[in-house]
Amino acid sequence: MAAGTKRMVERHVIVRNLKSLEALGAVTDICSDKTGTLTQGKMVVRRAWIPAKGTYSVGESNEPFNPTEGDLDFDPKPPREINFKEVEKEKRPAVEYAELLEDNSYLEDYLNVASLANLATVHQSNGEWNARGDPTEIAMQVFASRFDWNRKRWTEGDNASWKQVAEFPFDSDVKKMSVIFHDSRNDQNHVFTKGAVERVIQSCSHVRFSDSDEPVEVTEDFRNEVLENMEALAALGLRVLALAGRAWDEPVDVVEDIKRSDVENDLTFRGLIGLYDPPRLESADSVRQCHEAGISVHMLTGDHPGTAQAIAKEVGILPNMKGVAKDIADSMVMTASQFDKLSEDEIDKLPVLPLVVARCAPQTKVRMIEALHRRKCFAAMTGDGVNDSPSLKRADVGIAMGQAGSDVAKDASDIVLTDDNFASILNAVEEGRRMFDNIQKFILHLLAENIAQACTLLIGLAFKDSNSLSVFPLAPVEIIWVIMITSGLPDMGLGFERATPGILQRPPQSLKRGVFTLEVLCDMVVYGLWVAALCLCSFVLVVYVWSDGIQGQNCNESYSAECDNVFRGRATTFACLTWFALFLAWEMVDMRRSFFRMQPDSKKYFTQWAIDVWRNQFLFWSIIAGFITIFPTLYIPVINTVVFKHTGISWEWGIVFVETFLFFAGVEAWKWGKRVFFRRRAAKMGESKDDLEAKVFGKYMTMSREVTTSREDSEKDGEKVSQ
Ligand SMILES: Nc1ncnc2c1ncn2[C@@H]1O[C@H](COP(=O)(O)OP(=O)(O)OP(=O)(O)O)[C@@H](O)[C@H]1O
Ligand code: NA
Repeated sequence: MAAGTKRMVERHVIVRNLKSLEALGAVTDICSDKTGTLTQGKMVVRRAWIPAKGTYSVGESNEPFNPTEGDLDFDPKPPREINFKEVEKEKRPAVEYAELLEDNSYLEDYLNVASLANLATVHQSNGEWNARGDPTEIAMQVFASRFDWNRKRWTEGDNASWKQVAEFPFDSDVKKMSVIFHDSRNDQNHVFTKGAVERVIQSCSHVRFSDSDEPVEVTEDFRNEVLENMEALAALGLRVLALAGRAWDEPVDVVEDIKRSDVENDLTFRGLIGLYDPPRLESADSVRQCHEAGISVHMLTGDHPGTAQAIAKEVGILPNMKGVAKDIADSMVMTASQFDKLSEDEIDKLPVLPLVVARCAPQTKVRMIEALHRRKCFAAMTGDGVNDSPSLKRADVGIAMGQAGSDVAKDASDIVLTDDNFASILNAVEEGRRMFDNIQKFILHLLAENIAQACTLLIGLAFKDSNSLSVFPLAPVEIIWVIMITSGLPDMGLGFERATPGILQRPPQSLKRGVFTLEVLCDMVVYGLWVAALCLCSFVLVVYVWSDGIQGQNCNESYSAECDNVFRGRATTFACLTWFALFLAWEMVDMRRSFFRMQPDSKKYFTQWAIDVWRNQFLFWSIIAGFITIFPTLYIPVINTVVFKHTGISWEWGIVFVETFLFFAGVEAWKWGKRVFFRRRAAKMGESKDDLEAKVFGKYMTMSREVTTSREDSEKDGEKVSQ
């Protein structure tokens, strides 16, 4: 286990709780957050909308922090009227920043919020652009810097015109952040607020249009217009924030006396900003691998449903929704407020749990875990925030982020991802399954050996001398030797086996069932009986067939000339048992594939087994050791006859060789039978690689046609899920 933990560190996983590795192998559902885990967490501003002006678009750039990279494009239309797909193809000439700022107080107001309601710093040192702070805020600071509106320019140096008076920090419940700034040029204070659009728009009472200088009152129509524009941006996968501000005439002498609710009230709407946080390159592939491994992936995010849905589609958590009926889409994507409104009973009655939950609060994550538990699922949950710890503790495997995560979250977690990357979860799952597998192989090998010995001894009671006393085919010291030396070390060696190919292409293990699956039980009996049969056979051949039966007395106790054939028979049985125990360990490396073809994709048809055998050095040398130590026990005088109650053999080795061949043939035949059985069963259930999407999302598709009516009722309540 310790060796496994070290290798895990190389694969970006710190295991804090060893027991969780076992649980990881059994995980059926992963609930992941979005920002930084499925996505890169490096945001860039793509669009900005100012109602009086229109939509600004920033072109792609390879340097997210560099405000001089990426062209700017301006379109007087609002986002909801722009067909972004077509515009992208058109390629208009870029516009100049300075030109846009000329005589444009709207843009200035907007940039003040973007730059000052913002704690991030963006600066250039040695030609490199660096940034510090929250990714959302960094992106906005970079955007402001494009217009030379960097916070530094206004707040630092001798003639700094803006000075911060108060700050109301971001909070994932309020989903807003506000500051009060003093403008020394006219000795006036200003409030700047940014945050989730639904929240900020509720705090806005005014907006400025191009036809008048004075702000006009916000109407319900305008609020809807803002929401439509937000949705147009969110559909592009952008995180959308609203910017707002106003003059602040109340006193600011005692900052503690200023009420947040007063500040974030009666604001003038300045515009929207759309930030893109590209999915990690590995995410889509990892999600597909999870699906192959029979693991469902859910995304629980604080973001808006439109944004969440667009990103979920990009990484494959949601199928391509083209042509998917609305009720199906609704069952896949929910908002936290919808989910939290359902009682536990109602959640349990949902045919399936949602794949995406947007606008998530920490409590929503806990309810999701509990809903999964009630469905007998095994859930892993990621989290980074301080208030994620309840859900991390509740999950079967709590996963914290090493870089972006808070210490509280790490303390509550079972494993920590040092690279914050969703893909690393798969490494942990693979390790969990590998450990489970190896324990299973270890136990199977041990118990099959025990069955073999027990049967050999029990059936061997039938061998009797002339006094009708049983003559044992195996002596006590021989048995202890096989248990402790020849199979003990290889048993341990099996613990070091690497993951078998395809370990992530099969369904999760069931921890309730444990290692004793039906397959293991059958294997155990079959291998045990086969070894016992061969061992008994060798004894019979030596003592009865090629010799004249049991003539001596007391052959269990001491060597005599009459007992010589019994002693040789025992030696042969012992040699067989030892060799089979050793070779069985190699056969156990893969429980289904042939020992001679454990790498299905290998082109080395005749030598691959040797490579496989050499890879696990501990197992290799313990088997060699078992092989070699048999000779001293057979041929050193006194040790052989007095201690082991057997004697050196010669032609009897022929029996051992032939039976070894039969042993392999038998085990290989059984494995082949198993492969045929499982292949037939898979074919019967219609499993194949191509219909992965149907397998994963099929239940959503079929389900929702059945319950269409009941969901339509709930929709009349005005609860719209996504758009
Ligand atoms: N620094 C900020 N200032 C103001 N509002 C913010 C800030 N950061 C985020 N928001 C708003 O709050 C919402 C939720 O953000 P939050 O940080 O809680 O989600 P998240 O945890 O980053 O999402 P995920 O769960 O995908 O990681 C965002 O969609 C955005 O509207
Ligand atoms: Na988060």
